[in-house]
Amino acid sequence: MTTTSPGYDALLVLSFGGPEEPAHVRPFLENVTRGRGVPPERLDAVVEHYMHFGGVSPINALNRDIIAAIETELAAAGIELPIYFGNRNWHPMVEDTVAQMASDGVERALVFPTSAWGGYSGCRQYHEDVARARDAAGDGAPDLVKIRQYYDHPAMIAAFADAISAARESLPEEHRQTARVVFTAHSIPSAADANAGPPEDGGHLYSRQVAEASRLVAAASGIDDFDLVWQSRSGPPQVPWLEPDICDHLESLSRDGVDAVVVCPIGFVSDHLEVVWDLDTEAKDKARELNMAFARAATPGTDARFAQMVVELVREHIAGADERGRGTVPRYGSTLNGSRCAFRCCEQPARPTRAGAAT
Ligand SMILES: CC1=C(CCC(=O)O)c2cc3nc(cc4[nH]c(cc5[nH]c(cc1n2)c(C)c5CCC(=O)O)c(CCC(=O)O)c4C)C(CCC(=O)O)=C3C
Ligand SMILES: [Fe+2]
Repeated sequence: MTTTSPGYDALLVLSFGGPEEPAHVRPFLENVTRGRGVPPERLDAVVEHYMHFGGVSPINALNRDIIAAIETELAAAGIELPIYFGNRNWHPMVEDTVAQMASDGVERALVFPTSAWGGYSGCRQYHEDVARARDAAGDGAPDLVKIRQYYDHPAMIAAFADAISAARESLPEEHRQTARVVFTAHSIPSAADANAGPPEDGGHLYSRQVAEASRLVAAASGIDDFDLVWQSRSGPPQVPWLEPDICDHLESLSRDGVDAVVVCPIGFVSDHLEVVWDLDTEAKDKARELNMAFARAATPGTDARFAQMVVELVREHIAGADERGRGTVPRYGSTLNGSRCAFRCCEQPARPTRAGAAT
């Protein structure tokens, strides 16, 4: 599956995108949710979340920091590879970036996606972005080889484990030993999770990779008891998504007598809006209401090991370096020009309309 031929002349960092001023919030959200059956009430609520931060998502700035760190690590490794930045949902749009790459004479580039995961939202949709951007660029579009899923990369696992220790240290002394570790990732519709990955693997690739990453981080932190929960659910209420939700889970932990938590956002590479709002605001408020001590572990994007991981992933392609990772769940995601990982990989289930009928 992995392409090992050398001869790449650029690296494209491909991400989700986010608004950088209040006037961008609505149009950004319309891009994200086009054709996805997200109810208008949910969109109005999400607009408010962005407005709490002045209409600015931290995600683009964080990605620019990640790019600067990758540039440093590439230089240290003696690899000459200019970096381009493009997004699915907001400027710089990947279509514009790939057109720029073509006019700069880039013929073949690697693509680093800011999602570590398999599944439609975490993998296949990034393949679709690659294909759409190449189509838009027309003749002369570069060949684009996407980097694989990296959910279990030891550098990222180590960064998360250290972040849990640091978060634990930030708690009042009496809670440091006993705080319950709770991993959290973005919820997705249960039907999308059932279809995640190649069908012959039995599906559920996303939730299996998230569970495996949590297990690896817990093992690296010397923890044998932890929970995995989900956050930021969207879509119509009658559609099942992965559960439990983090705030419901804090309530049930409280009923069981837990009075301190360390929350680790295992599903996210950086502190974008779903971390700073759904965790640092909503979940933290819930914990306060329950009289529970709360600490949130840092995301790995700003850790130097994250950029070192990207260089290792690049070296898999330009130098035939071995894949590192101790996860037992398979990794896919490296294909040419947006082709799928496998036949019928991550098929999208029919989306319910707001009237409740499937389309
Ligand atoms: C698995 C997954 C990841 C992790 C993988 C990856 O990183 O790619 C992720 C990341 C992100 N999700 C983000 C933002 C949003 N996600 C939404 C909606 C949705 N996410 C979904 C899944 C995921 N999302 C799904 C199944 C939907 C329902 C609509 C649909 O079927 O597509 C909506 C619409 C409003 C709402 O309903 O919340 C917004 C605004 C941001 C940027 C935050 C910022 O601006 O800082 C980031 C990094
Ligand atoms: Fe999302």
